[in-house]
Amino acid sequence: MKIPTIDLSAAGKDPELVSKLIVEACEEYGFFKVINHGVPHHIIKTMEDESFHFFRKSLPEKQRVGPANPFGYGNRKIGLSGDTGELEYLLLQTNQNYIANTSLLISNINDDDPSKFSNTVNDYIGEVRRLACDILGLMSKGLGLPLSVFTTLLTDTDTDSLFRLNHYPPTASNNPIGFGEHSDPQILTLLTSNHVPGLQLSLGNGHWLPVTPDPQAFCVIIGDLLQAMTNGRFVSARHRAMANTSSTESRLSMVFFGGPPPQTTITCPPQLLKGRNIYKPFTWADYKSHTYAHRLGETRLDHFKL
Ligand SMILES: C=C1C[C@]23C[C@@]1(O)CC[C@H]2[C@@]12CC[C@H](O)[C@@](C)(C(=O)O1)[C@H]2[C@@H]3C(=O)O
Ligand SMILES: O=C(O)CCC(=O)C(=O)O
Ligand SMILES: [Fe+2]
Repeated sequence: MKIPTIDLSAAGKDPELVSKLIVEACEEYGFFKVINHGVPHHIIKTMEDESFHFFRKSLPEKQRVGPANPFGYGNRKIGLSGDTGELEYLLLQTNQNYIANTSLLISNINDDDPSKFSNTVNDYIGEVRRLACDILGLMSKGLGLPLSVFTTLLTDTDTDSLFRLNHYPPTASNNPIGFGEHSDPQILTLLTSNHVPGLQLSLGNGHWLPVTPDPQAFCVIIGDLLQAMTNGRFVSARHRAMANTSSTESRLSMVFFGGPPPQTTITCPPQLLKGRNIYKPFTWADYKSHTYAHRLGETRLDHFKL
């Protein structure tokens, strides 16, 4: 099987076709790649450089950001429920105040420009949020819904999106897992990585498909909320990242998780509902607390089944 790759530059000429291809990919795999996405290369490159700049710092310097509970700098411990993996990461909220404060903590008085990190993150997040909204618009179109049904989830003033920088250094550890199997809880994830492989997509029954790294592309991963909002028509893709044992170079992934305002009710819009609802309505705040109280590998959406 080959991961669907969708050329977004074709959406200008033939939006119907692109929407159809996106909907098919969401139904079959909950995962696809987009190319010609319009995010300028220099924005991605600068974000990558800043990330490596951060991860090269000494441990005490990185720890100045504060421990990841859940936001901050994490090393091997993932989340608050005992999961571990061969990586270090920065998990950030995406609001401007949080980014500005974090940037101050990251910069060293004599060394870094205190606004360099925040400018870079804000530029990057601005671009990927725009891309996420474009993709949600095409999904709505493909499903025959008004564009706003999905796009407002990420454009309201108090959206709850996250940004994660994952660094997988070369390791001789005998733990093969970098970031264990899971689905992302939010609406939609946009992931890009450098050229070092590691990401795998679950095909079920213990079969895994390695995702060939392509720094020019974004991987689009359907999250649990979109599975619930489409009444199971779209599937949230289970994925994992292997530890970086075969490369002498570090792997870096940069991951935007598009989440709606916490009080948003997650339910299938009536225009889309065929038959009965699989899930009871819940808010993103409800789902988030459920997620954070459970282990990475659990199928957390099942808890909200009717
Ligand atoms: C073990 C956990 C880490 C996680 C919160 C959770 O309790 C279960 C979901 C995990 C996940 C996966 C996708 C994203 O990387 C993430 C930020 C998210 O929203 O859900 C992480 C959480 C985390 O690292 O804190
Ligand atoms: O690093 C990767 O490729 C996967 C990371 C991931 O799945 C996540 O951060 O949720
Ligand atoms: Fe993920």
